[in-house]
Amino acid sequence: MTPPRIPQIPVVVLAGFLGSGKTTLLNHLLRNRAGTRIGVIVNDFGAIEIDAMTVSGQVGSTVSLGNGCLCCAVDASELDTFLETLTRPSARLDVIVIEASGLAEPQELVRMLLASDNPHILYGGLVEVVDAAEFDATRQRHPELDRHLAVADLVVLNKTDRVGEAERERLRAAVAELSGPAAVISAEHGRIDPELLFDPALRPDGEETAGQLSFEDLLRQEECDEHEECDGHGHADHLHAAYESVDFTADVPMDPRRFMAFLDSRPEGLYRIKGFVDFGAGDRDNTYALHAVGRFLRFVPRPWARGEQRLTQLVMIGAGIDAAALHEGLAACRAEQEPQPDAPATERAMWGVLRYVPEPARDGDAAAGEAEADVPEAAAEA
Ligand SMILES: Nc1nc2c(ncn2[C@@H]2O[C@H](COP(=O)(O)OP(=O)(O)OP(=O)(O)O)[C@@H](O)[C@H]2O)c(=O)[nH]1
Repeated sequence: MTPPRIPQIPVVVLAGFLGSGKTTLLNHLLRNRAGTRIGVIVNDFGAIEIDAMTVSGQVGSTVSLGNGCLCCAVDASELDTFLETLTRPSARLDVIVIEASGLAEPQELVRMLLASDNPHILYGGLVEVVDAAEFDATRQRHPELDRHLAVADLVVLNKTDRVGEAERERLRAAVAELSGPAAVISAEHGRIDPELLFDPALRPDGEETAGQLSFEDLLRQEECDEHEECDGHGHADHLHAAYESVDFTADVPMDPRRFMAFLDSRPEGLYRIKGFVDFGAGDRDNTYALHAVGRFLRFVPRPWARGEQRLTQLVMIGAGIDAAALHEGLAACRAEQEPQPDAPATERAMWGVLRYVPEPARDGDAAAGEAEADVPEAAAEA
């Protein structure tokens, strides 16, 4: 098969009721982006700390920040236009964050993104920010909070500095129950690890070296964080404490059927999976980049480079995940040493994977089926 060549930019939706801390979290991301160029779509610039970042240009309602980030103030009707502007290769953005306040319900926004015919965007997850101190009161005033939590991929229980330890635990449990399989992390002043939302930028042109982390660096960095003895990565302030990350490497191909069964039954709290999968006889020509956020799943094949070592490398990030069980589950996905002699059976086994491969060139019917596959279960039910 021909892999798609169009680069796709993850679009993260940031939602939460009035005053929950969305803008604070956004400012934190803009300050701790480690070279990643972020496009931000907000309703108004007011609270974004643009002053602290030197504005290098403003055209209409778009502000370009000196640090390579772009900021747009839009209303819902303009969203598509701005997404188009922000996803132009010339903008060279790595991730787009949309602050959902004032727009339609977050699930509407998620639907719009999933249904968008902009081939440059990739849904990057719905993050719901919750004010810990106001949780019960907000729920009473806005019963729809339950629905928002049910479709979220990541819930940030913010302002935990304003509640005691016991109350924090009670809230975590209450939020976790409402948000089902989404990961719940606690935060103060929106200080979450940016890697929960986007990968560090990989810039081929030597620009912004601070952001140039290779996959190996990423694995190494996570090891450092576990041992807390390496610094210099800008991750010193215990951001990782709220979740764990587990890595997996195999030099034996993954059996596509077993691997998909593993993904289908991925445990609650496993918020992100990223990496590359070798499906061996399932597709000898390509390695498959895997991107999972919450219940959203996508594979993007790319041809193996000449002489490239054929490996499966995955990083899994979540809250309360069982590393040993994940390793065991993945180890059981290894294909038999001998390639299956039955070619049609091997091809059929790949169908489950190909369902999650974006194919802009696909014909109408098939594309509709693919759009369905993209919809996270909870959003589809909502
Ligand atoms: N104590 C405490 N205050 C916080 C925390 N996070 C944000 N705040 C404060 O809460 C207020 C609201 O935060 P914002 O980030 O503006 O919230 P928002 O969700 O963007 O608000 P709207 O745009 O009005 O919906 C601000 O005064 C923040 O400084 C936190 O973790 N702890």
